[in-house]
Amino acid sequence: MTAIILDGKATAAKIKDELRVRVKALAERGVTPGLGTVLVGADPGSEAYVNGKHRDCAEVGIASIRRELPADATQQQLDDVLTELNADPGCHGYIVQLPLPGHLDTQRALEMIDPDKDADGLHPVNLGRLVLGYDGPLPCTPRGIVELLRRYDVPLRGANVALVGRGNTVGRPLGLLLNRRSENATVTLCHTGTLDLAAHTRAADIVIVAAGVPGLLTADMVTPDTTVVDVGITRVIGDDGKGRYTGDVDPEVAQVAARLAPMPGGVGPMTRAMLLTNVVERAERG
Ligand SMILES: Nc1nc2c(c(=O)[nH]1)N[C@@H](CN(C=O)c1ccc(C(=O)N[C@@H](CCC(=O)O)C(=O)O)cc1)CN2
Repeated sequence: MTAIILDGKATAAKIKDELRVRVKALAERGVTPGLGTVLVGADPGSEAYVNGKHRDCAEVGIASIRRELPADATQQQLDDVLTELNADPGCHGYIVQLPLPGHLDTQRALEMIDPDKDADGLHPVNLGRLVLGYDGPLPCTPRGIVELLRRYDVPLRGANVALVGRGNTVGRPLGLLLNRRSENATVTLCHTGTLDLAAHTRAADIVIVAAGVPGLLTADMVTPDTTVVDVGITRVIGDDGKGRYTGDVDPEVAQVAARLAPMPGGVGPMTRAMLLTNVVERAERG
């Protein structure tokens, strides 16, 4: 058996079509949503991701606001850019591209973002809102995963989910999203201290792997009923000496599992689509 592919690229394209309609409706009210990005340094991966975000904006009619600082920028220079974007009425939401160079304080930068302009949903106030069940921008990757499962009619209500990874950007917030009343899944949050990971993944209806460990989930750890979501994205050097990105799910899993959101083409495009969604929603709220 070969798993049905949960196609994040095609789903993100549909979401962008829907956003285009909402952006047109905003234009009739004289509002153009604006997304800001802050990039520090010239890491080629980060530059490519930021370029992708601005291409996405152009596709749906969102205005792009780009701020770039050199790799040796001071914390004060970064603070000044964040202060400026917080005050800019044309900027409905913005992100600081991560990772920042090592000499800069990431936590401080994320906390300087106005929580109402936090397009990534990673500000402590917004993560706190998620814990308490209040409205606020949701973190893009967790939101994208729930949206992808929903659009493929993968049942969440009553489902047992094994979530592998307890990071602040994916694992922890995703666990909170999945066990909200509206989703009503039962989540087991697995991590490096979990004793028998395979026992948890084999017992689950849905396995979501966000551990950053290439090939962590192997074919013997799933059943023909399992839905698998690969959130891993790790840069590795291949036998040819060239760098490439790899996920946390071994390719053989696709021969056993019922459904698979692969890397590439699964969660990544959905993350980008949810960033646009957060900005449009913020502009709609006025
Ligand atoms: N402020 C943020 N920084 C970073 C985030 C983030 O969400 N907010 N996530 C990553 C980088 N990232 C977006 O910024 C991102 C990474 C990968 C993809 C993606 O679509 N990947 C492709 C595969 C990779 C490829 O072929 O290039 C896929 O999964 O199909 C989107 C966004 C770190 N920093």
